[in-house]
Amino acid sequence: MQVTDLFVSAPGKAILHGEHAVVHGKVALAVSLNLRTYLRLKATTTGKVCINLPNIDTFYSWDLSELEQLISYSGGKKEEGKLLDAELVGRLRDFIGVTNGNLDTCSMASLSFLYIYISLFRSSELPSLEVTVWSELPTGAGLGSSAAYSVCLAAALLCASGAIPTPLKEWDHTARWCQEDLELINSWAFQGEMIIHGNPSGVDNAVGTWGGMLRFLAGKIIPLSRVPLLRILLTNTKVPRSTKVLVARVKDKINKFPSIMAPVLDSVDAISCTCEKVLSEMTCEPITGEHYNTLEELIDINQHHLNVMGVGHPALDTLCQVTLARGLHSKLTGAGGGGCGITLLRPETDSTVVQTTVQDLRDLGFDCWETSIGGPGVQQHSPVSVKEEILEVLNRY
Ligand SMILES: Nc1ncnc2c1ncn2[C@@H]1O[C@H](COP(=O)(O)OP(=O)(O)OP(=O)(O)O)[C@@H](O)[C@H]1O
Ligand SMILES: C[C@@](O)(CCO)CC(=O)[O-]
Ligand SMILES: [Mg+2]
Repeated sequence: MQVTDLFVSAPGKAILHGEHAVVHGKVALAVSLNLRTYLRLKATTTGKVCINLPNIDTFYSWDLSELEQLISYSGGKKEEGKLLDAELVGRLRDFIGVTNGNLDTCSMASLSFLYIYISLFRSSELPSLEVTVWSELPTGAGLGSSAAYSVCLAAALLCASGAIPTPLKEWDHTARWCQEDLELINSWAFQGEMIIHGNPSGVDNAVGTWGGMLRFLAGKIIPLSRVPLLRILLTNTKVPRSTKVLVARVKDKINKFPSIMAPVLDSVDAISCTCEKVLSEMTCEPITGEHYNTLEELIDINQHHLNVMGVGHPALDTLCQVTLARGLHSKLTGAGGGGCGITLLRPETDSTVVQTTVQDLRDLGFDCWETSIGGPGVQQHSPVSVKEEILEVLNRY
């Protein structure tokens, strides 16, 4: 099979409301960021598959002959109603040497790559290729780095397998796929997320695939086309955490206290719906201070709920207190337990207030920056449309 070289990218995301509750069938509102993960796929003739993941200091190379063994052993059938081929996952775990409880970054990243690669090429010949990924997103910090990685893998490997076309024309800088192809990319990215997360809702890979702001409910994705321009401050507390562990922790709490936790999840659902309504009002009537007051109150209530779910962290409490001292409201975003928080900036928030808040947070050792939201979903790039410093990293290997 003739594999073509290509560059793809996918955005990270911030969840405005609904993290964790969305895993249990409640509404989430999420938006793409202007921070992206980039992937370069290169056809080779080495008889090997190589992955270079410099963000996590991971570099692997496998002989095609070793990987072919894994196909012949696996039956290749998914169990009825199951999304993942459990037998293949088991063989890959043995091959890489990961035990069930092992969550290390490198193992999860290589496992999801190998799963998608072998699944897509198992019925043809395994191609010799090299994949390099570089991300502007912090890894494992709540901004959907796992989903952006999985979406890039899915898009690139689906193109390489011929299951979807490469949409870029000679004269284009960037190009996107048609709806049907995006759905296929999203479904393979979801499988990558299942390997990294355990039990993902699918909201993160949906944002990585489609971009923009969307409402997500039980696998149903509704793009919100009319949304006001929101100014958001992103803060990375740099406290490491694992989405898989946090999602499991919330599940345990729900199982232990079903009648206590059910109203909390319902309340988060109502927060997402109320937020969506306010955002829609803000696009069709003059924006008032009252709109922002409501958005701020929703942020505060949700942050309390997330603490009740057991996914807070003292560093996130500090973030909320420090920003509130400047009149700004914050909540964690993504899985919590550390990682990132979002702070809503009002249109009238003075730039000196923003600057002093950013400085306060940096003095605490956090990373903090104002971000723009709503970047495009997964894209194919011509090399000239990839930022120079990113191209330099991708071409280094
Ligand atoms: N740039 C990257 N290169 C290789 N692997 C990555 C990269 N980014 C993310 N990953 C994989 O994703 C894992 C982190 O996923 P995790 O879901 O815990 O965090 P997140 O996606 O950043 O946060 P959240 O799910 O809360 O939005 C890493 O352990 C690694 O396996
Ligand atoms: C915590 C969670 O709700 C969001 C992680 O970004 C997990 C998920 O939806 O898969
Ligand atoms: Mg993730």
